Order: sequence, then C-alpha cells, then structure tokens
Amino acid sequence: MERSGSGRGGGRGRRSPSTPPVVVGKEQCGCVRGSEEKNQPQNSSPDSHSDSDSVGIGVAKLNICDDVDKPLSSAAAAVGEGGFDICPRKQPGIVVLNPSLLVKNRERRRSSNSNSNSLLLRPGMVLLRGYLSLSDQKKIVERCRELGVGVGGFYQPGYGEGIEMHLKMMCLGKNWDPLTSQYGEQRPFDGAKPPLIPPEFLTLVSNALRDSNALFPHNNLPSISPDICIVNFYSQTGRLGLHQDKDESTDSLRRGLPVVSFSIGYSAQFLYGDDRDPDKAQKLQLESGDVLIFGGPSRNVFHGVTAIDKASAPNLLQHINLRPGRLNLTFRQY
Ligand SMILES: O=C(O)CCC(=O)C(=O)O
Ligand SMILES: [Fe+2]
Repeated sequence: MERSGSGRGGGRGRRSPSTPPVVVGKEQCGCVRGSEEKNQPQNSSPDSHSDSDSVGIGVAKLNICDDVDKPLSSAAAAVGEGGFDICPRKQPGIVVLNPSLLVKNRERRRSSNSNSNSLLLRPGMVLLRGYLSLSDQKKIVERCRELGVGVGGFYQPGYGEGIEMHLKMMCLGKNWDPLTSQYGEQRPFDGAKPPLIPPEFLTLVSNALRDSNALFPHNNLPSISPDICIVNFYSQTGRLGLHQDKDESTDSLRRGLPVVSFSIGYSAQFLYGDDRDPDKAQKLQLESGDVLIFGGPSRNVFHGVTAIDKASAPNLLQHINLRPGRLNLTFRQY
C-alpha cells in the first residue's frame, strides 16, 4: 500500500519520499501531538492532516504523551526494548468490571441491527456496522497486545528525516516499510520478521466478505487470502492522511482484491473519496466493531482518519482492555 503525504509512503496517506517534509512540530519529542495541535491554526482544514500525518522533529525522541505512558521510539524498538503496549497498565486494586449494562445494550442493539445498518457506501465499498462482537473485539485486542509487545511488534513508524506517523504500527505477515512504501519479509530497522497473521483473524475476514456479498449480491467482491495485516494504534490525537492503499501487487490491485478493515476502540472520523482533497471527501464515523471493505471499483479509493473521537466509547475500552485510543487492522492480499 502506498501511503504518502497522501498515502502510506507514496499512497497510504503518507508522504512520498520525494516530497519535502513540512515541519510543523518543534518539540523534541516523538509525541508531538500536543504541540502539533498548538501549532495548527484553529480552523486548519483537514488537508493539513493529509499533507502530513507526520510531524517534523529535531532529535531522537521518546513518546511521552500523557496517554502513552510507555516510551518507545523506532530506535528503542531497534534495540529490542519490546513493543508498545496497547493495553492499559494494570493498576493494583483496580477491578476490571464486566461490561456495563450500557455497553451490553449497545452491543445487543448493534448486532441485532447489524444487517440493517450495513451500507453499500459506493460500488465496491461496504460498511458492516457493528460486525465484530464485543468478545471478538476483546480477543483481537488481547492477541494484538501479545504480538505487539514481542519481536516485530508495535513501533513508532516514520518517513525518515524525523518525520513520524501519528500512530503506532505493527505489521503481520509481511512488513510494510514507510520509507520505501514497499513490502518485505523483515523490518529493515531491526531485522525482525513480522509475526504471522493469527488464523482466527483470517476466519473473521473471510466471514465478513462472505456476509458482505450475501447482503449486497450486486456488489460481489472477490475473496482474499490475506498475507498482510497492518495494525495501527491511534492515540487520542492520532490520525492518518488521505491516501490510497496501492503498494500491493499489480495483480492484486488489478483484480480489485478488497482491503478489509476492522475498527476497535474509540470512533474515528474517516474520510474517503476519489481524490486527495479532503474538502471533496465523504465523511464517515467508524465505530468499534465496524468492518469496512473496499475493493473492486473502490480498491483505489482515497481514505484517511482525521480525528479520533475521545468521547465515543465510555466503558467500552475498559471492557475490551484497550488503552485510550483506537486499534485498526487492515487485511490485504499482496
Ligand atoms: O485506520 C483506518 O481506519 C485506516 C487505516 C489505513 O488506511 C491503513 O492502514 O492503510
Ligand atoms: Fe489505507
């Protein structure tokens, strides 16, 4: 997938290597999210995000956000300190509650309405609202946590020259390198091989595609055998610029093999459209449990996350044991 200043790398919402970085942050910290907000005009358009879901920084850095209490930088990951932990630190004496009635009711409502709330957003693009059950979400968080703190786990990705993405990332199956916008078998910065995609994730992906095709038979999308899963963790100030996922093989793109995306935790303001201009993009709130699919004629759709909605899931995070923020998994076939 390409993620440039517009996609990852060249496409996935990330800066293309040839684009000079726009330095908007000044603090000597990988976690420049706070400063970034201060440095942005109040009325700055989401475009400023897409130009840079990344921020310039001067020196080697540690993430010391108040919502990210475990320092980690690419350099730290490279020396094997262990990955970023997406679960909150256990606090002695704090008992994890069973899901409150509120959360349970919301879950019941959403799953019973799941079919009727599902949407064909445009040809090739389907939203399965509330598709993942609470227990699936919980298991996904748990598994991503285990993998994320191990070898090849979460790290702070960047484009070089001190430009960091506004999220933590872990690749499963194959590694996607933000510096080159290419896939490989191991991470160039520490040689780690990405962990395998857990088989239970693959089952969920294949069920989601099957159910999407059953709901929207005129929008039949090919099934996939995902060999890549990019897991992003967005803190409360995380985001990702408008981009296309187009670093997969020419054959995969030509066949319109769908990308399947799981959202867990806080909701995201998601944009999608036919070009890189956020003003022309459609807006969508992606909520915990939603599955978004884009393939066929929408395989090259521009998309990105402009904001994380901190007020969106009271009680939920505690139940699924996720640190304040949002977990997103995108499955692709190379
Ligand atoms: O977080 C999301 O919903 C989108 C993630 C994405 O577009 C990507 O990882 O390429
Ligand atoms: Fe993407």
